[in-house]
Amino acid sequence: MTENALPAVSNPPSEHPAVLPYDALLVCSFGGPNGTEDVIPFLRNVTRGKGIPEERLAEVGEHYHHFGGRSPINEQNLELVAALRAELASRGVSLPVVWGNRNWHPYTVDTLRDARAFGVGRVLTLVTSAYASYSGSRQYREHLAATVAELGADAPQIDILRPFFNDPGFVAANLAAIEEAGASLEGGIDGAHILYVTHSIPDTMQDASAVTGPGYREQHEDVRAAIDAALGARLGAPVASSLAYCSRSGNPATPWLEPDVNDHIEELAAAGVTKIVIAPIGFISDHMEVAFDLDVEAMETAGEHGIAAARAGTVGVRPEFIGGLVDMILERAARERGEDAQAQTVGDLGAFPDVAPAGSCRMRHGEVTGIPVLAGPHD
Ligand SMILES: CC1=C(CCC(=O)O)c2cc3nc(cc4[nH]c(cc5[nH]c(cc1n2)c(C)c5CCC(=O)O)c(CCC(=O)O)c4C)C(CCC(=O)O)=C3C
Ligand SMILES: [Fe+2]
Repeated sequence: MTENALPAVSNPPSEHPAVLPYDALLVCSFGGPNGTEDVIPFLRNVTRGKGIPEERLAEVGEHYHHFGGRSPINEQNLELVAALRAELASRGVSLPVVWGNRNWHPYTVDTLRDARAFGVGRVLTLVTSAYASYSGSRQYREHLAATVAELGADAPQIDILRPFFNDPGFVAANLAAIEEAGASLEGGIDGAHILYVTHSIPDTMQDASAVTGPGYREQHEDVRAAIDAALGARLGAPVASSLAYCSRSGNPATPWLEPDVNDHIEELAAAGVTKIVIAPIGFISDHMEVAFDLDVEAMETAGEHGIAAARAGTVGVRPEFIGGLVDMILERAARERGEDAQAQTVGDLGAFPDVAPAGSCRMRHGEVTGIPVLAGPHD
């Protein structure tokens, strides 16, 4: 069994004034298989009740088997945890950082049970999705509510950091990664089309994400505009760019956000584009969607159409990103203490609220499932 290969980590709770009232930070992520025998049980966890066709499961299983049945996401989350600890420590802040997943070991429930045994009473949670939609936001809030219910009297009190897509550090880290990738192209970034990419979601999920605030697509468009403006200012000329989507699944008859990245690369080639930077702004690390759907498939599509392509790195543990997250943590803690701490953002949309509004980020607009959530009203 590989399930204990990456155990949850615990430290004694915090007593540092800068992070009070929090005792610990929970990094709550998606999870991924650690070996061949994990792949199918993991995929069953992810797709339970989702109506994903068997063929799609087999296909995605193959993507994992292509990498020895091991998703890169677990090591990446361990690196994220280590980087957050190092940044907190370098600022003289002591805040234990623990890690738990929604779909695979270490499960959030095990991590929190462990943390509670070490005396952790109140936890701030960083959900590893930058953008708000059902998949990146409410589904985690449902997961955390279910975890609290399972722990019963042993549950810590849990708060959740707002979506961080427009955090200055996240945007700066993406900008730096795009500039690096651009520099690797012949003739540099000059004249390159910036192809921003994110995970596709069903149109119904997009619509539901846009009910109480800017939707999933609009959040990405805001990041795109902010990066384009910064790049354009550096280059002294406007930047050509677009937003495309990868990794659609579900029933092929169900509409999802388009254009698909591969179709869009073909369109760009037909329009005469000869070099692109593929910028995966929708993902924080090079997990399976990036490693397969972009590095294998999209790069192949570009090659077939005579386009020179460089894939920008994900934000990973870039210092701008980690620094921005720690700023967000300290800012939230200060707000919880009743201090007047202003949320820092770039772009036009402003900070999302600390507590999600009623009805936000449902799977489908108007569908009230009655599934309990944390950090927001149940409906
Ligand atoms: C918006 C979004 C993010 C946010 C970006 C982020 O958080 O980073 C994200 C992240 C991830 N999604 C991941 C994996 C999967 N997602 C699936 C299915 C789905 N994703 C969806 C959306 C998203 N997904 C949706 C609407 C579905 C359809 C079913 C459903 O409504 O849930 C399936 C089932 C098979 C398939 O249908 O593809 C798998 C295996 C992994 C782990 C990767 C690894 O192991 O390295 C990560 C980080
Ligand atoms: Fe996904």
